[in-house]
Amino acid sequence: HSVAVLGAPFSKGQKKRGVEHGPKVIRDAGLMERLSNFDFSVHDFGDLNFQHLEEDEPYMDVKFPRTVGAANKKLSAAVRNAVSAGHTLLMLGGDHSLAVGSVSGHAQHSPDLCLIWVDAHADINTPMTSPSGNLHGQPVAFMLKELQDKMPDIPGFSWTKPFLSSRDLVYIGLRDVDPGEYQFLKSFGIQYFTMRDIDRLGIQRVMEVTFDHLLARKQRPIHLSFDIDAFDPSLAPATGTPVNGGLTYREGIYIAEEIHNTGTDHYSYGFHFLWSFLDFLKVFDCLAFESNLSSSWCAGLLSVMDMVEVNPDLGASPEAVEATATLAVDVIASSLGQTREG
Ligand SMILES: N[C@](CCCC[B-](O)(O)O)(CCN1CCC(O)CC1)C(=O)O
Ligand SMILES: [Mn+2]
Ligand SMILES: [Mn+2]
Ligand SMILES: [Mn+2]
Repeated sequence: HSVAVLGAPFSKGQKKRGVEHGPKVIRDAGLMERLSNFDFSVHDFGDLNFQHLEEDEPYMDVKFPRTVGAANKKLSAAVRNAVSAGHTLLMLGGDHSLAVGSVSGHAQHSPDLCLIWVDAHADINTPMTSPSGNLHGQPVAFMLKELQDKMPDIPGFSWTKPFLSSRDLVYIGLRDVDPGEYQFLKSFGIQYFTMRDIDRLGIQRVMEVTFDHLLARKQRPIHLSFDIDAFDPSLAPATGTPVNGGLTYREGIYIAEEIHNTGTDHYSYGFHFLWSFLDFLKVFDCLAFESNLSSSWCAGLLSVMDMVEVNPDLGASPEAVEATATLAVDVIASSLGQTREG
């Protein structure tokens, strides 16, 4: 398989300047070099150019709706084309409002996709529930069919159409959820794991339940939307909405490794008894059978990954920016097959 990298230097989903430089600092942290170590081909599609619209008055207190809508319409076409060309797509943000275009574009090619949202925040506010009016806190609301009747017609978003069912979404890392968002999570029965859930269950169990929830009935493409602020701010300081008590380095890397192992890593499909029996057989050196099985299933189910909210203007020092960008590269590499065991 091949990986395409697409930069989306965009910041109008929120108010802090600098996140539009996210693609550059992630690249400067050695992304392409790190990706060249894999056996897949890598295509750099460069950065999208987003036009800045002069007249873009707030709508129902939503900031820059037309600019954000236009950017996401353009992004959705680019993502759809890259996925249709057979690439695993890596989208570099930019703020998280870009997920509207990224996931929509992916869904246009793969309507059966499932979405794993790794974030301190749920990003599921509507214009009515948003405390800030910032669209980077609202992308999921544009995707969910169940929220259709609660979404107004926002200028710039007439091209969008809800495509996702609540059951096809799992959140990991939540620790700053607004009241309106919490109501949606509960009323739609969305599967989510807060940082408290991770403390109680451990990250291995969280991933097992996530994959059983999303993949037990059938395998399908995964869209991983990774907000760098899911990590503890001590690890990812250069971001716009840091929240204490985030993912450790090891938890974040484990999430990425397990997503890479989908499609081959059978434990997550509810057939634990069968696979543990196969593991038992391994001791009789039936390893060949096992490895044939896994290699026949080729790479993971990951099809599109967003890496968003790295803001180099918000690091207290160049080292803080570098650490944040390098962490983003580490998560990307682990999602694409880098292992800790050599
Ligand atoms: N939920 C927030 C933050 C969105 C973050 C978007 B991102 O893509 O980074 O996940 C507001 C969160 N909260 C509101 C009350 C304040 O006291 C603290 C921040 C919002 O503005 O919608
Ligand atoms: Mn986010
Ligand atoms: Mn966030
Ligand atoms: Mn692999």
